[in-house]
Amino acid sequence: MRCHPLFPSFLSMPKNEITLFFCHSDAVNHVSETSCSHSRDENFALLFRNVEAQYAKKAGALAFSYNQNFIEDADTPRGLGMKTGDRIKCLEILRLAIVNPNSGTRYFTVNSSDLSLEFSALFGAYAKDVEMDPDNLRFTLDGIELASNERIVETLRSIGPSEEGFLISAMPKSSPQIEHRQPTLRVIDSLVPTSAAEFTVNGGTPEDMISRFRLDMLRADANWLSALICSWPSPYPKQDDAEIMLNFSRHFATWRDRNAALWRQESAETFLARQLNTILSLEKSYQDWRTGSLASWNVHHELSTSAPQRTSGTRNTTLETVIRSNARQRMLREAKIIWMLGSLCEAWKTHLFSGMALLSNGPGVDSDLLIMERCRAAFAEQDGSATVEELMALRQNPLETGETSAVDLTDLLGQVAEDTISETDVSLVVEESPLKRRESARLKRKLNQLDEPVQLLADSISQGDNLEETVEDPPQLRLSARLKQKRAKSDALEAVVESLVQDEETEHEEEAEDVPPPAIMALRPPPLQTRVWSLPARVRRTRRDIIQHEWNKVAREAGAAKIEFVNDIDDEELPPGIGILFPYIERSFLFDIGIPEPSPLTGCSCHGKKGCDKKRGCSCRKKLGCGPAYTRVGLFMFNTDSEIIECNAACECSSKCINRVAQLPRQLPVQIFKTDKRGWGVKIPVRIEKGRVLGLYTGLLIRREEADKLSGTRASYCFDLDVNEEPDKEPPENAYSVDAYACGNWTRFLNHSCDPNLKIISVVYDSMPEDNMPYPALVATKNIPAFTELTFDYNPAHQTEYELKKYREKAHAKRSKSKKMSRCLCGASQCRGWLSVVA
Ligand SMILES: C[S@@+](CC[C@H](N)C(=O)[O-])C[C@H]1O[C@@H](n2cnc3c(N)ncnc32)[C@H](O)[C@@H]1O
Repeated sequence: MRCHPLFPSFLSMPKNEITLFFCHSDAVNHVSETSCSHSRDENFALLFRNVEAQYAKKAGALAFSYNQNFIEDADTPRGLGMKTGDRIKCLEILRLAIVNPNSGTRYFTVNSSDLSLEFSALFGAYAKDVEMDPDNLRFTLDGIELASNERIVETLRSIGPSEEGFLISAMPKSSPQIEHRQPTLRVIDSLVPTSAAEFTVNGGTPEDMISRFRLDMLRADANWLSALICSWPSPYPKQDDAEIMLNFSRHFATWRDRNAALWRQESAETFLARQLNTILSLEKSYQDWRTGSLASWNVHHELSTSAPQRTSGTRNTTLETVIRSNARQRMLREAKIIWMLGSLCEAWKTHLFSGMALLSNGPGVDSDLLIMERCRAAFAEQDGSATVEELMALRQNPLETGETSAVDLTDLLGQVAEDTISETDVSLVVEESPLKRRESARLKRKLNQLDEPVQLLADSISQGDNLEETVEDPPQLRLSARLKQKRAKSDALEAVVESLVQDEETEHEEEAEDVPPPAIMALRPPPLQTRVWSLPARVRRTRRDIIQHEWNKVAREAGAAKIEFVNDIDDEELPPGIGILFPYIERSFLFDIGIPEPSPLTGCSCHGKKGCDKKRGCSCRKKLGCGPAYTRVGLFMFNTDSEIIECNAACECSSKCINRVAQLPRQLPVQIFKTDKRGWGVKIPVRIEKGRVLGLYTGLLIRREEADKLSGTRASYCFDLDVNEEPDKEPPENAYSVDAYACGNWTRFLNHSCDPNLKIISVVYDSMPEDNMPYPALVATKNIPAFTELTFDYNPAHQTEYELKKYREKAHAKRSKSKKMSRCLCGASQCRGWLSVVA
């Protein structure tokens, strides 16, 4: 294992003492010998954070304490004269989390000075905590099974560094291990059950059934849906619905983040195969589970309704009635899960059939949002009044019920799906097979509205709607006669049959007409359905082309200039997390569930040519409290730090009013380019004048309390709208943040610099200032040559030493916040060394 040169032998060193060398090096970034000898608190704090981060990378986390020659409190070493060669004591703490989808997560810390500590102690503590027998559990870390007689510290150090600590998964010994590796079709194939007998869930108690169902899910591959199901807490502990929702979203987000990288590595055909297989398996499993569950529910229902009822004031509640009533509650909860699973299956089928899966990196964050919405809506709507049977009925016959019970994913995704289909002229051709596909009436309607090429898709997939039908044989792969007819008719649709592996050399028109190309044949697992992608001849669009096209379409509609992805560094096509499921929003917010509508606007009544040009007359200007914020040519004058109140839709002034700048469409084209060390960044291919407003930081508007819960990568895309907040006061109740992780625009790629060329100003024009929903607008603080990377200071408050010190103290007090610091690689001569993602 490589160690930082500053601490060459730490990891092999049993003693917890290190010699500190003050030097200007990477490890003690910008803490020089001279500055340290001043013994100022902030120097030490910075030094230790630097050192801590270095260690955190190697060994989980590290807390320091000085030896007795120094001071006890590590973070406030006032008046000390530390010098080169001094020794400090350090304490390495290994952080561990044991995750069991059925029993939640437990956190442990291990003091690494105890080298003899064995995993048995840890497993014992975990098992006791979750009331399980450790002998029935298998513990794995990074796919490696941990033996209980292995030593913890030694093993963890040998397994490698972890910035976040170590995540151990605990699984029942009987369940197969989920492989965290690139799946091959062969692997998927072998995981797909071949006979209905493999999914036997009839009979048994509800608990038996759900545990078997979970097992089936695991067998059906480590797909996100199985994780989703497994992430539901076990019904045994008493939990309220809000708690379940919280757990669900946390598990799901964690799981999705962990797997996003894996999905990105998958080739399109593997991804598609994986998804199709899983959907088929899940559907089968779902049908069996549903049938069994309904039967079991009926039994319970009869029993519980025939049982003596609890009468208030009397003590005739028997243990039996309590058990029955609990069983009923559990069944209701499980029914909700099933209901959602069914909906998710349908949503996924829609993705797949419309070709979006081929383009996406995975379920995608907007899917998450929709899932969250659906789940919240489901819980809100049921309100304890729906019975299991009613829930089941909703799923049983969507044609009759119209699926009115919750937000319809298909509907919400429909717009995107439609665009994708029409843009790429996808023709999906599936022969009518023994497989009776269940598709929602909504999907059918949506597809029926589509153009002729897509009509083929609708025709081919909307056969049968009987929920009671079970999946039988896999569909056969071959082109339909309809496609042949269509091809014969139309030169324009003389499409190249794109094999899923896109192997141009092996494509032969003849072969493609009758059988899939050899590459597909070799890779294809039997249960897969055929899809043939027809693109105009000789047009081969990359994922980057497609996303760029989609984004430009949205930008164009908003009147904004072009967006381009450029990568001269490596072969990464697109920034991580960006796919067809990432909604590009040029200049507005998406509102999280529960965020109130902005108040109705009031406007000025300026008329005439000059209108709001006059300082006095304009009521919007009055609110601004200073002179005009912009010059006549729309450049920001840097004359205020307050919110800028622009004229709005309720104003009587013209759209050319001088007090309307940030609200205008972006005029300059942007390039999202790959930087050498800081991921993707932004530049503009033309010179920018000082004061030019370049665009708005957009994304999902979430409550501050939600934003504070975010961590890791996700937090780094979150921007606090805190213009009205007092620095040291708690944020007001209606404090919001913009989360640009799931959706947003080009500004989400702006990197931080300690010497930035942009700054953020807050602008209001479609909400009232008291709504606290200003738009963060990016303004050039200097003249910027063309093709210069655009940056802003993520933490402008830290620009003064005083503010930085205050921040550090606050960060120390709030450990959770201090975790959100990372090394700054801006390269500015006055670089502060650290970058906080809490903007
Ligand atoms: C809002 S994103 C900026 C876009 C990002 N580079 C990307 O590829 O998506 C913020 C993240 O970019 C990286 N980043 C931005 N500025 C940086 C800097 N000066 N030094 C190091 N990393 C930086 C960090 O990973 C940070 O969490």
